[in-house]
Amino acid sequence: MFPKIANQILVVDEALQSINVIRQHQSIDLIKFFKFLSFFSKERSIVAGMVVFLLLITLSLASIVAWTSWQEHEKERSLAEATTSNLARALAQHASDSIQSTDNIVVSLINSVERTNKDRAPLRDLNPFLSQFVAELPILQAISILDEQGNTLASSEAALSKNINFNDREYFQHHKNTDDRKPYIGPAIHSKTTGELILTVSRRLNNPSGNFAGVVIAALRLDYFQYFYAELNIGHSGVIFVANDEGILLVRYPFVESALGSSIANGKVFDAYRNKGPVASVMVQSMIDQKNRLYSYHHLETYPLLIAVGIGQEELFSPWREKTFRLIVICGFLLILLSLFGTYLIRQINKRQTSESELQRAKLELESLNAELEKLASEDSLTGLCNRRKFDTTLKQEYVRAIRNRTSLALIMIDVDKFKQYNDIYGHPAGDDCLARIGTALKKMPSRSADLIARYGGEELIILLPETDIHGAENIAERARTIIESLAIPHSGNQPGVVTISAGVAALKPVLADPNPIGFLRAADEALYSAKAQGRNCVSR
Ligand SMILES: Nc1nc2c(ncn2[C@@H]2O[C@H](COP(=O)(O)OP(=O)(O)OP(=O)(O)O)[C@@H](O)[C@H]2O)c(=O)[nH]1
Repeated sequence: MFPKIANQILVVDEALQSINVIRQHQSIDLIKFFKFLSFFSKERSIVAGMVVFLLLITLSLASIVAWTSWQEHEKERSLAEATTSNLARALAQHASDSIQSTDNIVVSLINSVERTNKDRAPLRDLNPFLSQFVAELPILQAISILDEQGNTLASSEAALSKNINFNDREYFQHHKNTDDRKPYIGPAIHSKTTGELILTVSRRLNNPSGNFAGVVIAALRLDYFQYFYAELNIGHSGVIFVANDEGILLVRYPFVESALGSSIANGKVFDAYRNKGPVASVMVQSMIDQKNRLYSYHHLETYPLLIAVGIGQEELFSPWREKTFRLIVICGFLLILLSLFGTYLIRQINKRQTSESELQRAKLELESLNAELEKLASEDSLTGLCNRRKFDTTLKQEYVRAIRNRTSLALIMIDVDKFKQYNDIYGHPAGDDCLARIGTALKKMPSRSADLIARYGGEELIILLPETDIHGAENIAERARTIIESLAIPHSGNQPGVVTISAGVAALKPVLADPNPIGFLRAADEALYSAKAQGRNCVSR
């Protein structure tokens, strides 16, 4: 039992050594081959798919952020447009009402003076009434009636304006040189009596013949508008301005005195007014402080005035910027997480790919090792023929098959003649060599695929011939004998002078009643003995 196991271990060890040699030669090529294969492998395409997927997610997220952000931007803008536009409309109404209330007084004074004071004599009796108007209307700074020379006929501040001439005032020259009876709203000026900044609403006074007879002028407090506008929340960089149709700046909040009276007719707001009509919103740069603002303007229906409300662009979009920044940070964070996860997955796939390649390689190596082992386990190392174990297994299988198929099975038992003498004469290594040559020669002998030639033990060989009868077996045995004889291996101890073999042939159709091939083997062995007895170098049955 133990020697048998030791023998098997030796055989396996021998096989492993041979395979190691084969592996050393083959492993480099195998690695290259697997690397090449792995390039096209499923995992590689999964990794590529993953990278594309991550890129698509990144692009989609970026697009969503850009789109959402743009939508938010437009929403903020239209909300601001609506707010500033409403405010401009309300302020236009306020300005219109304020001017109309004073203009109504101016109109009634014109009517009254033209009807009752045809010689334009001083109207001192009117002074208290005019003062009362000023006292009752907070927007009014003063109200005066001037003659055609620019001197005061009556005034809410008669005492102050008594010796002052207003001939040089723009509104006075306007009415003096213009026939129409429309109201004139003049630019901001300093009052000659108090020095306050005022706006003027004035109308021409005619004598009965229709010639210029003077001016009725209402001075409006500029700070009335300033205070009113200061109450409104238009942000830190917001602006409200009022300009007349010539583009002359009348009021501006925040207050910039140097800007009052300047022309903004060439500015973008007036451009828009000329191109878009009396109500619109535009995002433009201010002519006064060069800041970008969203302006909504409204032109008064009853007076030649335009009111605009502007909100600073920076301030307007600052909540949007914060929101967008938050969105970008969140999406960026998500993308980083996604990339880390993706990288982790790709690494895992690569690891799996590497280990699968290793496994595949190990599997192939194992398969080739197993094939080698199987070959070694069934081969006789000296002759290269099948060994006894393989023969025994095959004999059993063929014996059963022959029973099942009711076919004939033949055996040729071969023994080298006078081999003891050969060893004695030429030495044991030469004997080994002789057996190896006999094995090689018999292996080359033409045969059917099912035939099996094995070393049965020592210098004994055996040939198993399925589906062969005794005549066929005899022929093959004879051919084997001839082949060995023709090798002409010198053997001085054998009578023909060369190495010869004797062969015993047996054939039968096995039956179920005798399932053991021992008798069959014995028959072949006996036939071999018979051949020996007949003088060797012959075939016997
Ligand atoms: N060199 C070598 N000799 C072997 C081997 N196996 C068996 N032998 C020898 O083969 C010889 C067989 O001798 P025998 O059985 O007496 O028969 P023989 O000398 O061939 O004489 P006959 O069979 O009667 O012709 C023995 O001396 C064995 O030692 C082997 O593997 N190598």
